[in-house]
Amino acid sequence: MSISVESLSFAYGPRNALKGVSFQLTPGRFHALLGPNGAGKSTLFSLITRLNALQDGDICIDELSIRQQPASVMQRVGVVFQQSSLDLDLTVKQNLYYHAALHGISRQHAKPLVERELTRMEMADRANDKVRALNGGHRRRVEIARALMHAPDILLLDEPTVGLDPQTRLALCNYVRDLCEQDHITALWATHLMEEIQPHDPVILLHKGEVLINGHADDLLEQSGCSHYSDAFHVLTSTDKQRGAA
Ligand SMILES: Nc1ncnc2c1ncn2[C@@H]1O[C@H](COP(=O)(O)OP(=O)(O)OP(=O)(O)O)[C@@H](O)[C@H]1O
Repeated sequence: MSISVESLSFAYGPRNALKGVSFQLTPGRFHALLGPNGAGKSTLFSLITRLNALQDGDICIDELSIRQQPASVMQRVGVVFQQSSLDLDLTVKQNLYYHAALHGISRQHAKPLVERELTRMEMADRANDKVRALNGGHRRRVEIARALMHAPDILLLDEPTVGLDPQTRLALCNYVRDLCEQDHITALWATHLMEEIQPHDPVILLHKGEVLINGHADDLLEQSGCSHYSDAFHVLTSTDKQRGAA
Protein backbone atom coordinates (compact mmCIF):
# COMPACT_ATOMS: atom_id res chain seq x y z
CA MET A 1 0.00 0.00 0.00
CA SER A 2 1.44 3.34 -1.00
CA ILE A 3 0.74 6.96 -0.36
CA SER A 4 1.05 9.65 -2.98
CA VAL A 5 1.17 13.35 -2.32
CA GLU A 6 -0.01 15.27 -5.36
CA SER A 7 0.74 18.94 -6.04
CA LEU A 8 0.20 19.91 -2.42
CA SER A 9 0.27 23.61 -1.61
CA PHE A 10 -0.58 25.16 1.73
CA ALA A 11 -0.38 28.66 3.17
CA TYR A 12 -0.85 30.03 6.67
CA GLY A 13 -2.50 33.30 5.71
CA PRO A 14 0.04 35.08 3.50
CA ARG A 15 2.88 32.65 4.33
CA ASN A 16 3.38 29.77 1.90
CA ALA A 17 4.44 26.66 3.81
CA LEU A 18 4.19 24.11 0.95
CA LYS A 19 4.43 24.85 -2.75
CA GLY A 20 3.38 22.13 -5.21
CA VAL A 21 4.82 19.23 -3.24
CA SER A 22 4.54 15.84 -4.98
CA PHE A 23 6.05 12.46 -4.17
CA GLN A 24 5.12 8.83 -3.75
CA LEU A 25 6.27 6.40 -1.09
CA THR A 26 7.41 2.88 -1.93
CA PRO A 27 5.50 0.22 0.04
CA GLY A 28 7.51 -1.43 2.80
CA ARG A 29 10.41 1.01 2.70
CA PHE A 30 11.89 3.43 5.23
CA HIS A 31 11.81 6.94 3.71
CA ALA A 32 13.57 9.97 5.09
CA LEU A 33 11.77 13.31 4.90
CA LEU A 34 14.60 15.79 5.24
CA GLY A 35 14.48 19.51 5.66
CA PRO A 36 15.82 22.29 7.87
CA ASN A 37 13.61 24.17 10.34
CA GLY A 38 10.66 25.72 8.58
CA ALA A 39 10.98 23.51 5.47
CA GLY A 40 7.36 22.39 5.78
CA LYS A 41 7.72 18.88 7.26
CA SER A 42 5.22 19.34 10.09
CA THR A 43 2.79 21.12 7.79
CA LEU A 44 2.92 18.15 5.43
CA PHE A 45 2.19 15.80 8.34
CA SER A 46 -0.66 18.02 9.52
CA LEU A 47 -2.28 17.68 6.10
CA ILE A 48 -1.82 13.91 5.88
CA THR A 49 -3.31 13.55 9.36
CA ARG A 50 -6.05 16.12 8.66
CA LEU A 51 -5.08 18.45 11.48
CA ASN A 52 -5.18 21.07 8.75
CA ALA A 53 -7.62 20.98 5.86
CA LEU A 54 -6.22 20.63 2.35
CA GLN A 55 -6.08 23.80 0.29
CA ASP A 56 -4.57 22.77 -3.08
CA GLY A 57 -3.58 19.29 -4.22
CA ASP A 58 -4.48 15.88 -2.87
CA ILE A 59 -3.17 12.95 -0.83
CA CYS A 60 -4.08 9.44 -1.94
CA ILE A 61 -3.55 5.97 -0.58
CA ASP A 62 -3.84 3.55 -3.47
CA GLU A 63 -7.06 4.68 -5.12
CA LEU A 64 -8.44 6.50 -2.06
CA SER A 65 -8.36 10.29 -1.95
CA ILE A 66 -8.20 11.96 1.45
CA ARG A 67 -10.63 14.54 0.10
CA GLN A 68 -13.28 11.96 -0.72
CA GLN A 69 -12.66 9.18 1.80
CA PRO A 70 -10.85 10.74 4.74
CA ALA A 71 -11.78 8.05 7.29
CA SER A 72 -10.60 5.21 5.05
CA VAL A 73 -7.30 6.97 4.42
CA MET A 74 -6.76 7.73 8.11
CA GLN A 75 -7.42 4.09 9.01
CA ARG A 76 -4.30 3.18 7.03
CA VAL A 77 -2.03 5.75 8.65
CA GLY A 78 -0.33 5.73 12.08
CA VAL A 79 1.38 8.86 13.42
CA VAL A 80 4.07 9.72 15.94
CA PHE A 81 3.97 13.47 16.43
CA GLN A 82 6.94 15.66 17.29
CA GLN A 83 5.53 16.46 20.74
CA SER A 84 4.83 13.47 22.95
CA SER A 85 1.20 13.09 23.96
CA LEU A 86 1.49 10.14 26.36
CA ASP A 87 -0.11 10.50 29.78
CA LEU A 88 2.86 10.30 32.11
CA ASP A 89 0.76 9.22 35.09
CA LEU A 90 -0.81 6.25 33.35
CA THR A 91 1.00 2.97 32.83
CA VAL A 92 2.27 1.96 29.41
CA LYS A 93 -0.63 -0.45 29.02
CA GLN A 94 -3.21 2.10 30.18
CA ASN A 95 -1.96 4.58 27.59
CA LEU A 96 -2.47 2.01 24.84
CA TYR A 97 -5.95 1.01 26.07
CA TYR A 98 -6.89 4.66 26.28
CA HIS A 99 -5.81 5.20 22.69
CA ALA A 100 -7.74 2.10 21.59
CA ALA A 101 -10.88 3.37 23.32
CA LEU A 102 -10.55 6.70 21.51
CA HIS A 103 -10.56 4.73 18.26
CA GLY A 104 -13.69 2.81 19.29
CA ILE A 105 -11.80 -0.45 19.91
CA SER A 106 -13.34 -2.42 22.81
CA ARG A 107 -11.12 -3.53 25.67
CA GLN A 108 -11.62 -7.13 24.65
CA HIS A 109 -10.43 -6.44 21.10
CA ALA A 110 -7.66 -4.16 22.31
CA LYS A 111 -6.07 -6.75 24.60
CA PRO A 112 -4.31 -8.84 21.91
CA LEU A 113 -3.38 -5.65 20.03
CA VAL A 114 -1.74 -4.14 23.11
CA GLU A 115 0.17 -7.36 23.71
CA ARG A 116 1.21 -7.62 20.07
CA GLU A 117 2.53 -4.08 19.87
CA LEU A 118 4.33 -4.15 23.22
CA THR A 119 6.02 -7.41 22.23
CA ARG A 120 6.96 -6.02 18.83
CA MET A 121 8.54 -2.95 20.43
CA GLU A 122 10.23 -5.09 23.10
CA MET A 123 8.34 -3.25 25.83
CA ALA A 124 6.19 -6.09 27.22
CA ASP A 125 8.18 -6.18 30.47
CA ARG A 126 7.41 -2.48 31.06
CA ALA A 127 3.65 -2.79 30.44
CA ASN A 128 2.68 -1.97 34.03
CA ASP A 129 5.21 0.80 34.58
CA LYS A 130 4.10 4.41 34.60
CA VAL A 131 5.30 6.25 31.51
CA ARG A 132 6.92 8.80 33.82
CA ALA A 133 9.39 6.09 34.87
CA LEU A 134 10.55 5.37 31.31
CA ASN A 135 13.53 6.94 29.58
CA GLY A 136 13.03 9.02 26.44
CA GLY A 137 13.79 6.18 24.03
CA HIS A 138 11.30 3.85 25.70
CA ARG A 139 8.63 6.55 25.71
CA ARG A 140 9.10 6.92 21.97
CA ARG A 141 8.76 3.16 21.54
CA VAL A 142 5.44 3.31 23.42
CA GLU A 143 4.31 6.04 21.05
CA ILE A 144 5.21 3.90 18.06
CA ALA A 145 3.35 0.94 19.61
CA ARG A 146 0.35 3.21 20.08
CA ALA A 147 0.52 4.45 16.49
CA LEU A 148 0.48 0.84 15.26
CA MET A 149 -2.50 -0.31 17.36
CA HIS A 150 -5.01 -0.04 14.50
CA ALA A 151 -2.62 -1.93 12.15
CA PRO A 152 -1.87 0.88 9.69
CA ASP A 153 0.24 0.22 6.60
CA ILE A 154 1.87 3.63 6.71
CA LEU A 155 3.71 5.12 9.68
CA LEU A 156 4.53 8.83 9.85
CA LEU A 157 7.13 9.99 12.39
CA ASP A 158 7.75 13.71 12.83
CA GLU A 159 11.30 14.15 14.16
CA PRO A 160 10.81 11.29 16.64
CA THR A 161 14.38 11.39 17.94
CA VAL A 162 14.40 14.98 19.17
CA GLY A 163 15.90 15.10 22.65
CA LEU A 164 17.33 11.58 22.55
CA ASP A 165 21.04 10.76 22.89
CA PRO A 166 22.83 9.50 19.74
CA GLN A 167 22.79 5.84 20.76
CA THR A 168 19.07 5.86 21.58
CA ARG A 169 18.34 7.74 18.36
CA LEU A 170 20.07 5.10 16.31
CA ALA A 171 18.30 2.28 18.16
CA LEU A 172 14.89 3.87 17.55
CA CYS A 173 15.69 4.40 13.90
CA ASN A 174 16.70 0.74 13.61
CA TYR A 175 13.43 -0.35 15.24
CA VAL A 176 11.49 1.46 12.57
CA ARG A 177 13.71 0.06 9.81
CA ASP A 178 12.98 -3.44 11.16
CA LEU A 179 9.25 -2.69 11.11
CA CYS A 180 9.55 -1.86 7.42
CA GLU A 181 11.58 -4.95 6.58
CA GLN A 182 9.76 -7.49 8.70
CA ASP A 183 6.18 -6.20 8.68
CA HIS A 184 6.18 -4.39 5.34
CA ILE A 185 5.23 -1.09 6.94
CA THR A 186 5.88 2.02 4.88
CA ALA A 187 7.57 4.66 7.03
CA LEU A 188 8.07 8.39 6.49
CA TRP A 189 10.65 9.57 9.02
CA ALA A 190 11.07 13.35 9.23
CA THR A 191 14.45 14.54 10.42
CA HIS A 192 17.21 17.06 9.88
CA LEU A 193 19.82 14.72 11.39
CA MET A 194 21.86 13.25 8.57
CA GLU A 195 23.30 10.42 10.67
CA GLU A 196 19.82 8.88 10.61
CA ILE A 197 19.87 8.21 6.86
CA GLN A 198 21.53 5.35 4.97
CA PRO A 199 22.85 5.35 1.37
CA HIS A 200 19.96 3.44 -0.20
CA ASP A 201 17.16 5.16 1.69
CA PRO A 202 14.51 6.81 -0.45
CA VAL A 203 14.74 10.49 0.45
CA ILE A 204 12.54 13.53 0.01
CA LEU A 205 14.36 16.78 0.74
CA LEU A 206 12.11 19.75 1.44
CA HIS A 207 13.37 23.29 1.52
CA LYS A 208 11.23 26.38 1.92
CA GLY A 209 8.13 24.37 1.13
CA GLU A 210 9.43 22.84 -2.10
CA VAL A 211 10.81 19.42 -2.99
CA LEU A 212 14.53 19.80 -3.74
CA ILE A 213 15.27 16.09 -4.08
CA ASN A 214 12.92 13.17 -4.56
CA GLY A 215 15.26 10.21 -4.93
CA HIS A 216 17.81 8.40 -2.80
CA ALA A 217 20.24 9.48 -0.14
CA ASP A 218 23.14 9.29 -2.56
CA ASP A 219 21.45 11.92 -4.74
CA LEU A 220 22.26 14.38 -1.96
CA LEU A 221 25.96 13.75 -2.53
CA GLU A 222 25.68 13.77 -6.30
CA GLN A 223 23.71 17.02 -6.49
CA SER A 224 25.84 18.84 -3.94
CA GLY A 225 29.27 17.51 -4.92
CA CYS A 226 29.94 16.72 -1.26
CA SER A 227 31.17 13.46 0.16
CA HIS A 228 29.29 13.58 3.47
CA TYR A 229 25.53 13.78 3.95
CA SER A 230 25.72 16.53 6.56
CA ASP A 231 27.81 18.73 4.22
CA ALA A 232 25.45 17.96 1.35
CA PHE A 233 22.42 18.88 3.44
CA HIS A 234 24.04 22.14 4.44
CA VAL A 235 25.05 23.04 0.88
CA LEU A 236 21.69 22.13 -0.64
CA THR A 237 19.63 24.01 1.92
CA SER A 238 21.81 26.99 2.72
CA THR A 239 21.28 29.00 -0.46
CA ASP A 240 18.65 29.29 -3.16
CA LYS A 241 21.32 29.06 -5.82
CA GLN A 242 21.84 25.31 -5.54
CA ARG A 243 18.25 24.58 -6.38
CA GLY A 244 18.15 26.92 -9.30
CA ALA A 245 15.44 29.04 -7.73
CA ALA A 246 14.80 32.58 -8.85
N1 LIG B 1 0.53 27.70 12.75
C1 LIG B 1 1.30 28.40 11.92
N2 LIG B 1 1.01 29.66 11.61
C2 LIG B 1 1.76 30.38 10.76
N3 LIG B 1 2.87 29.91 10.15
C3 LIG B 1 3.22 28.66 10.44
C4 LIG B 1 2.47 27.84 11.33
N4 LIG B 1 3.08 26.62 11.41
C5 LIG B 1 4.15 26.69 10.60
N5 LIG B 1 4.23 27.90 10.01
C6 LIG B 1 5.25 28.34 9.05
O1 LIG B 1 5.19 27.43 7.95
C7 LIG B 1 6.51 27.12 7.49
C8 LIG B 1 6.74 25.63 7.57
O2 LIG B 1 6.78 25.25 8.97
P1 LIG B 1 6.81 23.74 9.45
O3 LIG B 1 6.64 23.76 10.94
O4 LIG B 1 5.88 22.94 8.64
O5 LIG B 1 8.31 23.33 9.08
P2 LIG B 1 9.19 22.14 9.65
O6 LIG B 1 10.00 21.65 8.51
O7 LIG B 1 8.32 21.14 10.33
O8 LIG B 1 10.12 22.85 10.71
P3 LIG B 1 10.69 22.30 12.11
O9 LIG B 1 11.80 21.35 11.76
O10 LIG B 1 11.17 23.55 12.77
O11 LIG B 1 9.56 21.64 12.84
C9 LIG B 1 7.46 27.95 8.34
O12 LIG B 1 7.73 29.15 7.65
C10 LIG B 1 6.66 28.23 9.60
O13 LIG B 1 7.06 29.44 10.20
